[in-house]
Amino acid sequence: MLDRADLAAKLKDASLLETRAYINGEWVAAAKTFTVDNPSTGEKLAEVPDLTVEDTQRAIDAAFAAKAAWAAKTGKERGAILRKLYDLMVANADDLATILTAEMGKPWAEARGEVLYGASYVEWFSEEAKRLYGDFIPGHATDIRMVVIKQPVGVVGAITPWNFPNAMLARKLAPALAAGCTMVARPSEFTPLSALALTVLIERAGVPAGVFNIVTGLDASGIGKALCDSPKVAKMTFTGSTRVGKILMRQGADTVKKISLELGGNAPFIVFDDADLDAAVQGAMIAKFRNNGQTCVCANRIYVQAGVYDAFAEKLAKAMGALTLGDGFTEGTTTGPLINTAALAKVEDHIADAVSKGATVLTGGKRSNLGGTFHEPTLLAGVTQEMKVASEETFGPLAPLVKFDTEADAVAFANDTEFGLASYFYTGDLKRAWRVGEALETGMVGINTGAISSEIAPFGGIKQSGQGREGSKYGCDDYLEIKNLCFGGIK
Ligand SMILES: NC(=O)c1ccc[n+]([C@@H]2O[C@H](COP(=O)([O-])OP(=O)(O)OC[C@H]3O[C@@H](n4cnc5c(N)ncnc54)[C@H](O)[C@@H]3O)[C@@H](O)[C@H]2O)c1
Ligand SMILES: O=C[C@H](O)CS(=O)(=O)O
Repeated sequence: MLDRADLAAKLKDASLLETRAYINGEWVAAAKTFTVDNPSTGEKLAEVPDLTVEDTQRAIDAAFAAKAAWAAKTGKERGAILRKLYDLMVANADDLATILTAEMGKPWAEARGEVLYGASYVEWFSEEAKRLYGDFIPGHATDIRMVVIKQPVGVVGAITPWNFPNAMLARKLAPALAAGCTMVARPSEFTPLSALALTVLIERAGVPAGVFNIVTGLDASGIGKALCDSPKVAKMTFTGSTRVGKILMRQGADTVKKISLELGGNAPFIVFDDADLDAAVQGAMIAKFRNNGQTCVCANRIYVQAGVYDAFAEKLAKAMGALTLGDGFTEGTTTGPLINTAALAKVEDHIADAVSKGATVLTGGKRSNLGGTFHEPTLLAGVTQEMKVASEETFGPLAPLVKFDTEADAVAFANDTEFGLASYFYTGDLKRAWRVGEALETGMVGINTGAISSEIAPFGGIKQSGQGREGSKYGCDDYLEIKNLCFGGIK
């Protein structure tokens, strides 16, 4: 069992279990709080400030006041502070992982992997901070010279989800601060402790007061609207559902807010009959069951060509048998609980809908005997495009198999969705790899791999999976304005 005292006792540095918000360089408590629970046990972990719209405005004012001095630092100076943050994240990875597992439920090793993944973005942008290059344009007249410079957009509002509570925030604050922006961040109410622990390290790294602010609160829509409405906030960056992303887009219109959106997914995973089936099964296990199926790039639909359908289904069912449900702190656990009862209900709804329309359960199919929000990893056969699981993001441990005949059918099925974040396919044919890679309507494509995410690569989607890219050499672009300086009279 794990409550707050148990959690603190697990930490090497108990001061990382911070339960206050952070505004203008000050830790902020509040009379009104909300509870953070351990999804594995249902136990209360902490009480965190339930801050208000007025508190959010204070944070916005602090970020606005701090932006000029932060932007005036050189990229090298900002990069050095981000590098210190990276070093602190790595040095405290065990504790950050423990806090993450406690509030989100993922197995500890996976949580530590997330912390190092988040840290990799901080490391990457500590380096990119020195490379915010512009251009020189030879004039269109003999006395004209032009220089294109890049300047930080200013104050950024950031809202993040619960499934990667460390990495999704790190993936935003790193490019924003590298570019010279300041930030007001609001983490998910389900997992604020990871963000607050990261904020402790942000303060220790020497980020000046006001540059990074974190507001915790249950009033997600009120805090979000305050950020969208404020003329002092130049840009929003959001990671979460497409539903909420659309709300923020609408709210930002009145101030023509720039907005980066990392939204929902519905990834197709295609296995052609010329694939290495063992590699495809390994890839499917990663793409489907990482974080218990609770990632935006999870394989949501698995399309298998008719000639290898039965063999692949048998191999995948066998591989799924190795998954071990349990508390994230228990040795050998590969799969934790779902984040809450609503997530559990969605998995059950998708299974029931598919079975009612003719699908069959090959393995799993019901809640785990562990109780709570644990669900058996489930494999369905005989799935069709008419079932909910083909068009809605399940966000859980459900692998639905759809049989297809031709490459054209597979591409048409895969693209038959308003989402466009990630897709995957396995083939041994190089020409097919190019044809299908170019035909799939997603921002990212895994070809003979189920693991596509890295700080060196642009992460993001098309269609209703979002806009903008995080990570990579493109990652600061969304936090910069391009300005042309046109010099006349140059003789
Ligand atoms: N594309 C990506 O990089 C990416 C990464 C992680 C998760 N996701 C997506 O996020 C979803 C799961 O995360 P979730 O359940 O936290 O999503 P969510 O959209 O319900 O919540 C995301 C964040 O928005 C806040 N929020 C909710 N309503 C709001 C409102 N009206 N105004 C402002 N903020 C509001 C929440 O409190 C949370 O902090 C899935 O759809 C998943 O695909 C996408
Ligand atoms: O689900 C959210 C993350 O973006 C998934 S990943 O770890 O970046 O692939």
